[in-house]
Amino acid sequence: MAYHRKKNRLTNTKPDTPTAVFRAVDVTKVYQMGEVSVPALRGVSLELFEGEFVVLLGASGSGKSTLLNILGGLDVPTSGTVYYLDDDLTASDPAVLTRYRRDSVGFVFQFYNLIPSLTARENVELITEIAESPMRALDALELVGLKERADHFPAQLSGGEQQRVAIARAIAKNPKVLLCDEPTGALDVKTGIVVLEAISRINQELGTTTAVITHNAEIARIADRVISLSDGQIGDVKVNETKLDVSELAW
Ligand SMILES: Nc1ncnc2c1ncn2[C@@H]1O[C@H](COP(=O)(O)OP(=O)(O)OP(=O)(O)O)[C@@H](O)[C@H]1O
Repeated sequence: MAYHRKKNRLTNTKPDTPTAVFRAVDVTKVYQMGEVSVPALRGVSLELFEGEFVVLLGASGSGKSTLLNILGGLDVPTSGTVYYLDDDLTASDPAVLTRYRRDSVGFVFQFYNLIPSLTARENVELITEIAESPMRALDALELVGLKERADHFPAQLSGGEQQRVAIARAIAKNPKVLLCDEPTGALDVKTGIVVLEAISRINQELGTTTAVITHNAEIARIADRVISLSDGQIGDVKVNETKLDVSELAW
């Protein structure tokens, strides 16, 4: 598999069995809206492996955000089991889930959710102050190419730059996994590519297991694997034998 080969090229050693960072088994999610039941996931089983870059592809309403939120401990399934490494997230109490979200998961959303009255560096420091083994805020900003803008406020930054601050904030805690829900959804193509370059660099340089939600099939070409969701079920899982460099993307 592609993520395997990447590791091999770097270490020149025999392939070993990939570690599953996530294992979801027959996960369902039904939202109950009064009398109405809305099935969002209908028996999803998947594994995400250490260090890989996965794109979750699917039309609006196919269940992508619901799945990512469950993997990230923001939501719980109606039935089924989700393992993070050896831990059963679905059997964890709220305090354990809080610690899991705080220490192990970096989230990036479509809208950047920066605090307007804090500089880029201070927005990142909010996280480094509570994380267990963070990197320095300036180092996180450097990884996304914004070290020089550390003392600027969000209003002084473009949308793409604000999203890169949000990425720096997400990875400054040194999370094991980076979960991105439509990170380029609010951006034009050129800016979206710069944001994807930052995410891809983090995946490659830090080895952070990365999942990116999109409905844009072009973006799927930069992934190690593409998992397609349709109507709350996994349709197709494709390994990109030759994955595109982010700079080659156009849509
Ligand atoms: N909190 C909620 N309450 C009720 N229904 C919900 C809730 N969240 C999601 N749904 C429903 O679950 C289904 C899956 O939604 P979800 O947001 O996971 O899809 P998605 O693929 O991420 O869509 P999009 O690309 O539009 O964000 C949809 O029918 C949606 O209306």
